[in-house]
Amino acid sequence: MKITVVGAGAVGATTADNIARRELAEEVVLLDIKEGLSEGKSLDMFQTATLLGFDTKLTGSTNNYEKTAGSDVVVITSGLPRKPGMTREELIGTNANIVKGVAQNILQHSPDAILIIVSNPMDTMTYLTLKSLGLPKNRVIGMGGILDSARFKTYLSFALNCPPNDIHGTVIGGHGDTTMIPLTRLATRNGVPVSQFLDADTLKKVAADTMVGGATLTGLIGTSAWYAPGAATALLVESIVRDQKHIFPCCVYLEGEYGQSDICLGVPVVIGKNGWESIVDYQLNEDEQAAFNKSADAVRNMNNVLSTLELGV
Ligand SMILES: NC(=O)C1=CN([C@@H]2O[C@H](COP(=O)(O)OP(=O)(O)OC[C@H]3O[C@@H](n4cnc5c(N)ncnc54)[C@H](O)[C@@H]3O)[C@@H](O)[C@H]2O)C=CC1
Ligand SMILES: O=C([O-])CC(=O)C(=O)O
Repeated sequence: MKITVVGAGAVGATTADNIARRELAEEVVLLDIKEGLSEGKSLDMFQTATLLGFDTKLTGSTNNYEKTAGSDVVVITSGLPRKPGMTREELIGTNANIVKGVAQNILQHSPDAILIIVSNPMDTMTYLTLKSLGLPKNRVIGMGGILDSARFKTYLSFALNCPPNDIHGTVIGGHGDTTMIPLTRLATRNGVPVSQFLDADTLKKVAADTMVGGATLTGLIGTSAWYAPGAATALLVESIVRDQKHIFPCCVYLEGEYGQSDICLGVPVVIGKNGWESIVDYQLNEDEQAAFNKSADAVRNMNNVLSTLELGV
């Protein structure tokens, strides 16, 4: 198994690190346009192999896509992160060109790869990748919902004063401050609905904190987060390369599912060796479906911006 991570910045390097530590592949290639960055970070990470006990080979590449040839899975994290006060959507002008160019280069050398899109605004970058490359829909997956769900579970664990791993919870919809939908109705603490422990106001606050989870961290750190984004991306990679069939909320192309078409948006999907393999119907209630439709409207508006950027989409 060979995995490439494009973008050796905070998220890309953390993703590669997690993949190597868990030996999800024989080789991880880290590629960046900044001279020496990926070579340096790969070497640094590989020097932890004997300390941490893994054998995955790490290779750096300054924009040489030949080194990525034959990758089974490719993670795209290249592009600008936001600064405090910005939305993810403001990154579209710069990141759309980067993501499209990177994805084209990748496909030339790894025509059968499954692509995971992380760069923001992620829902629109996933749509752009799918539409501009014309790949089978199951091979293009946007990562956002796994991270948002991890944050949801973290905030629920704070409110419940219980271990986060006792909690199940899912966030669907867009990966944006106003487009995420934390599904509080379906969240449980060891199988018991969280509403049996928490009042409606507390649950509302948990959902609101989750939605701005990325913005909160950006405000604290000065740039956006990487530990949880890298861990979430590696978990997605693991379910593909080990064919685990986990159900994860991921951004995928909808053709009528959840009442939406011609859009990439976060829904629960089964993830295995073929990429996303099927969409799971959570049977949303009226309010949840209304929120999903609103989220889709906002993401569609962002997708429409692509046509003004002369990207051929
Ligand atoms: N979907 C999600 O859940 C998350 C998405 N993100 C997004 O991921 C992206 C990366 O974030 P960070 O790693 O924090 O940023 P960063 O600035 O640390 O790293 C980005 C890297 O991309 C590289 N790059 C730029 N253009 C490139 C090109 N054409 N080819 C190869 N490499 C190129 C840069 O040189 C830089 O090293 C941002 O767009 C951020 O908003 C971040 C966290 C979570
Ligand atoms: O907040 C950001 O801009 C980066 C991101 O997508 C996240 O951490 O959720």
